[in-house]
Amino acid sequence: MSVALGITRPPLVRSIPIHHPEDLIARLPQAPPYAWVHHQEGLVGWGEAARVEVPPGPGRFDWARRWLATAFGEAHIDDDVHVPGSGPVAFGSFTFDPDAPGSVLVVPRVVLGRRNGRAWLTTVGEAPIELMAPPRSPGRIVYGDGSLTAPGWQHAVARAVDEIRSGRLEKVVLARDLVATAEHDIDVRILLERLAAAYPDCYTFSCAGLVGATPELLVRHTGEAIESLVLAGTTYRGAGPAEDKARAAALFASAKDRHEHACAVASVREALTPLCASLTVPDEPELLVLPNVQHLASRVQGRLADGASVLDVVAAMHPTAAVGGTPTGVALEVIRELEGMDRAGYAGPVGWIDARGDGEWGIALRCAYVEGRRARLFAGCGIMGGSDPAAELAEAQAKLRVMRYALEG
Ligand SMILES: C=C(O[C@H]1C=CC=C(C(=O)O)[C@@H]1O)C(=O)O
Repeated sequence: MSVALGITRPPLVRSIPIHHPEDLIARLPQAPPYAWVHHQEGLVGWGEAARVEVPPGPGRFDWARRWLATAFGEAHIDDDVHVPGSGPVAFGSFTFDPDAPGSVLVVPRVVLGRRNGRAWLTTVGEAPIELMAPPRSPGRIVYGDGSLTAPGWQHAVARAVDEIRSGRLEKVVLARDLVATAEHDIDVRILLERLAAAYPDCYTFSCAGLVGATPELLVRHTGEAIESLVLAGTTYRGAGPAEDKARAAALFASAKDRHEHACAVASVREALTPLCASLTVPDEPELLVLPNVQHLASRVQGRLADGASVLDVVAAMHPTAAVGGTPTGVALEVIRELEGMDRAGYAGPVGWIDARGDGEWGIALRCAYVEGRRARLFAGCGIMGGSDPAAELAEAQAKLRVMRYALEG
């Protein structure tokens, strides 16, 4: 299940301070990349010291925690840096649906990190020699429907609206996929470069073929402090500042969007309350302005009551109503009935964890699975009783623009 290639046992993990790498992503060699980058800081990694497929099922986060305890516990750690993300780290991506296969944890052989202006290099065993060939553009991109056509997806949205109006549930998030085929093999590094440059406020990530730039921080865990940025409720960017402002005002005034946002915040509050000694949830959302859309956003902060790791917090939170719905169990049934696709890692937790239990995990949004010349793009929308299928389709298209830009430049 777990492989460790060319590493002597027990592995020696060494973290040393280094001069600033100007740009973390530009330092990635030609190897499947691991990345978590926000405003030029974060972690990038390559090579695989250990990798495991997490078995599906309700106990998957516990299983992952035990695997990590063994993987980190057997290492000799020589860490001269002592910050969250130094020492051994694992990158991970969990599927949205607990019963779907495809969740994975990877301990890269090399990690470059940068936090608050300090930079470091972590190696597991001897660092492999890697090719530094620059990435090349994937060339022309052709798009095709994924599991549902655009009219088919609008029909699914209309059925979800009926279910909500019938009282079966309050909110459900429905997603669709789009398939892109490129002229040449897609080098993930070029997508990461474009995403990090165009969406610096988002978390640019890459883990086991899942690549994207998500604005939604599921949880950042630093010692006892945790933080989450809850997003739900969306409008477009205007043609200029005046239109931007008008659209934002309409978003704040929209009962449908406020209700959609409140469901997401309530789900996070409910998940975090049992874990926290203190928790601050704002009464009113703020506005998050991105290059393609604007969101209602709530920054939730807390202090953990006892030594829960970031993965314990992820386990308690997933799936929030920003990607599932309210109530969660019924929303998951409706998603399975109406979407007609496997979300795989889309809308699942993606991020990293270190040996202290610190880490940062996002909800994998504005992302795609990339393999060879093919990419499968995803986007979803919160559906409420007042949703208009055509407007939801337009919102999903706006969200898809992130990965279309990453592919097309
Ligand atoms: C499900 C997605 O976005 C979520 C996050 C922010 C706003 C959302 C919305 O307004 O529908 C969604 O809840 C997606 O981007 O695929």
